[in-house]
Amino acid sequence: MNGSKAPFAVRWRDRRNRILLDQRFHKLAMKFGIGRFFARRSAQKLFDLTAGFIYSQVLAAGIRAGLFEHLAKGPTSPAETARAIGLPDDGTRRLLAASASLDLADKLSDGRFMLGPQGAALLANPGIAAMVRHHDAIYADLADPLKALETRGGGELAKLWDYKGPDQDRPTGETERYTALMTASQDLVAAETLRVFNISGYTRILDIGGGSGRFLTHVATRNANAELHLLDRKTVADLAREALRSHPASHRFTVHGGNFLDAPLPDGCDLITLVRILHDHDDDIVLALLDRISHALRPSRGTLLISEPMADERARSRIGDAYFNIYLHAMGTGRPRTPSELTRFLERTGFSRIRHLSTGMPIATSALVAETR
Ligand SMILES: CC(C)=CCC/C(C)=C/CC/C(C)=C/C=C/C(C)=C/C=C/C=C(C)/C=C/C=C(C)/C=C/C=C(C)/C=C/CC(C)(C)O
Ligand SMILES: C[S@@+](CC[C@H](N)C(=O)[O-])C[C@H]1O[C@@H](n2cnc3c(N)ncnc32)[C@H](O)[C@@H]1O
Repeated sequence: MNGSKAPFAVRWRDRRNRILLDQRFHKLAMKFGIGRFFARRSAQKLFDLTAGFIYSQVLAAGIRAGLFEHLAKGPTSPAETARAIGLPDDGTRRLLAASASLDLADKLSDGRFMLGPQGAALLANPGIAAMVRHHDAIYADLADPLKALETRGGGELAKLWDYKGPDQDRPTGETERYTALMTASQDLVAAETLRVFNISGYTRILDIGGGSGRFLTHVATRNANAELHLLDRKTVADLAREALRSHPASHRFTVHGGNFLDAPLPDGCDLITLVRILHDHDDDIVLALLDRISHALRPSRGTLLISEPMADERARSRIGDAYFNIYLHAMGTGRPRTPSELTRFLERTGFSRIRHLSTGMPIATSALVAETR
């Protein structure tokens, strides 16, 4: 590298890497307390990347066996646990020790185990267990990671998200499965979105790709008067009608079935929401959809709210740049976008006053708001 011409940001990284690559530096660092501290930290981080797939499977095993619900009842011995979760003694002891090392369980001094802090967070957010269970599909797709990067879609995950199926309106087990998964994981997304975006003043709201309507039920509790419309594929719209029928505000919901690229959008809406929608689609579809929304909102000078996990401008978001980037590749459609990419798409389709609302939980979602001119 031509060090003198490179910008400072490149020069210092180059210098850092040369030091870190030098075995003599490693030996020197281990001679001092502070050096050992940083070396240990760096080794632990690299080890977590190396062993992460085993951690994930420990979590998956605990969820499938019902381990965390059992631990939540109070201190329990490995033998009691083995009986409760139906695994052999040895397997149970290993699962308990592994879970304790990952803070999913706590080991007491008398050898018994209790629920750990991460186990408690897991039980408090039931959507996470649903996500972990469905990881079977992507786990299979990533068994050969290079093959997964060479091909786009075509594996197990693409079968679940059958957006491109030959007959969009045919009921399939997959639409039911993915809608249940989205319903189970919606609460954290809705809580963060509606914490940073004040939805109370709108009168006619349309949630495009609204799934079973879970997001709109959260909207209903924060906005007592608005008419609430949902548009999704016909098969999903049927599931939404069923789910919303018994809701206390059922008279305020209207469900529309159809493809968001050609179905009529209800007119007169002052707010349209896209929750976990755009990242599922390639650029041509995103632009076509934003263009339709922009036209639909223009007469009432309406607002568009986009809520989904996003990529980071410097590729530092593990949920956007690692998880969803690879996930959506395996799924065969879409990609996570940065707020500035989405902003450019919004400007091209006639939106202005675009604002990025920072949520406290980017792993759940990020949000962008835009207005029609
Ligand atoms: C009590 C003492 C001693 C101290 C207290 C200290 C303190 C204040 C602690 C805080 C406790 C607390 C409130 C913890 C909260 C923890 C939370 C909220 C954890 C949340 C974790 C969320 C996770 C792990 C989310 C994972 C999400 C995933 C994997 C999402 C996957 C989504 C997919 C696959 C979506 C697919 C849709 C598609 C196709 C992309 O469109
Ligand atoms: C990832 S899910 C998100 C569901 C919901 N908004 C949520 O966050 O829980 C995407 C939704 O978009 C719907 N969808 C995908 N392509 C669509 C299309 N062309 N027309 C209408 N809906 C579509 C799917 O059926 C699904 O319900």
